[in-house]
Amino acid sequence: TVSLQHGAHRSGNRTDADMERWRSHRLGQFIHWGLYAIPGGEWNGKVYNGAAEWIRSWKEMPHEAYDNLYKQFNPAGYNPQQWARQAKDMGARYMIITTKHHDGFCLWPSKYSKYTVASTPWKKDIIGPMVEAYNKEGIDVVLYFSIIDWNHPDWRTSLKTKEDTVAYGRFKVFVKNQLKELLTKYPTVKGFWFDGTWDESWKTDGAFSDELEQYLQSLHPGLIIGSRLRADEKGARHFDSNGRLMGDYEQGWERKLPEKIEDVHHNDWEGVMTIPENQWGYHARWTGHIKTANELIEMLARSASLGGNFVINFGPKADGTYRAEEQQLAAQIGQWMKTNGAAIYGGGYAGLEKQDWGYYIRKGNTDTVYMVVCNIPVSGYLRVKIPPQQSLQSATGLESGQPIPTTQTGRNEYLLQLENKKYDAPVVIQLEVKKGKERGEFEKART
Ligand SMILES: COc1ccc([C@H]2[C@H](O)[C@H](O)[C@H](C)N2C)cc1
Repeated sequence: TVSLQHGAHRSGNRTDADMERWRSHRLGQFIHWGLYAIPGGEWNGKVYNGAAEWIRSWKEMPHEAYDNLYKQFNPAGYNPQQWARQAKDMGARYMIITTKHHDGFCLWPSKYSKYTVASTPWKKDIIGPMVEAYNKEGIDVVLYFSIIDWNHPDWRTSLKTKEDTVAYGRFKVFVKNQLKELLTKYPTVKGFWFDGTWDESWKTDGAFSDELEQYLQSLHPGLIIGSRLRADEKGARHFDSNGRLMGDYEQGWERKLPEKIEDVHHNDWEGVMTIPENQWGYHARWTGHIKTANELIEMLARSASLGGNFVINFGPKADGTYRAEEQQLAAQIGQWMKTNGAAIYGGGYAGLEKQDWGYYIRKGNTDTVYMVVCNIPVSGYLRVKIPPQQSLQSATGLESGQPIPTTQTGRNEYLLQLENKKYDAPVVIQLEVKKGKERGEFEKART
């Protein structure tokens, strides 16, 4: 190992109440909302093929045109109570909101910048009412904050000259001031979701990002900050130069999910997912594959089965309303969560051998293990293998409440028989798996 001043300061998962709460959420909602929703991926009759929130970087979008969009920001349909209600109905336990994306536009009236909602026809704070509405629905809020700030004259992607270094020094003070301002104005928030930390300017100042993280924790003990904020003094990100995770959870899973527990090394982690292939902000024309509720539910089950949170992204329109596809998906997912949420909330890695039919999720440290069956076998039989020294005590349909016909086919192997019917969503079975030699009821039948 190399000796590091600004690498990971802790190994192993946090076990404090704030982290336990975050870990139990399992399902979150991401909201990307800002000036980019006004063009919505189109400009001058041309369609931008990139991610809508990056339209400012498109050669067909003059910077001056983008930077004046704030004069049109006036979301008459913005109703944070409605947004919070929809998130509640979806079953989201936390929400991540873009306070400032790479364009530098602030959805709160920051006193450190002119480029905020205060300068728009809307004038009012967007973030405050949103945090209040979500908290009222019992949903925690995490603030997304981009370090990259295309609007700020002192931001630099790299430091080539003395002037760059002096300017970027001012920029880091600005960043620290804005983050303190956000924690002061919105003290109920539970964490920061940092983005835009891949620039040389940031990567080469591991000391600053380390001090910043400690500063924020001192202002707001228990704050949850993922691995995307920091770099160590050698420029390593997410994992320091000794391969140890920096931050409270692995935050690298963006539009992709781990396959097996080794991929996440039993760390806390979070996957963030777009509904289309790659759009975070509102894009008027979604192209490519739009994920269905069942696909998103399977991703959620996979995430919980590997001890991670799954966050589904929404991109509200410029007027503050949601597109129909997003409203429908939120309702469909919520429908499933109403019946099956017990298998997801507070769930984690079960330690059973993965089978083709789907995912095991253990409820905390209990004997309760849920099966989320996503691949219904033509045979109707679900194979369950229990670790040695453990035994299957019962198998019950979560929705039906009925016992699942089960036969033991080996020392620690069972076949569960699914009812022969059409399933139009993943089906959940609740297992009670006992540790120790105690023989389960199925074994008695056998001898
Ligand atoms: C260069 O590739 C990128 C850079 C930033 C992103 C941003 C998206 O705009 C969105 O905010 C996502 C969470 N973030 C990683 C995505 C891809």
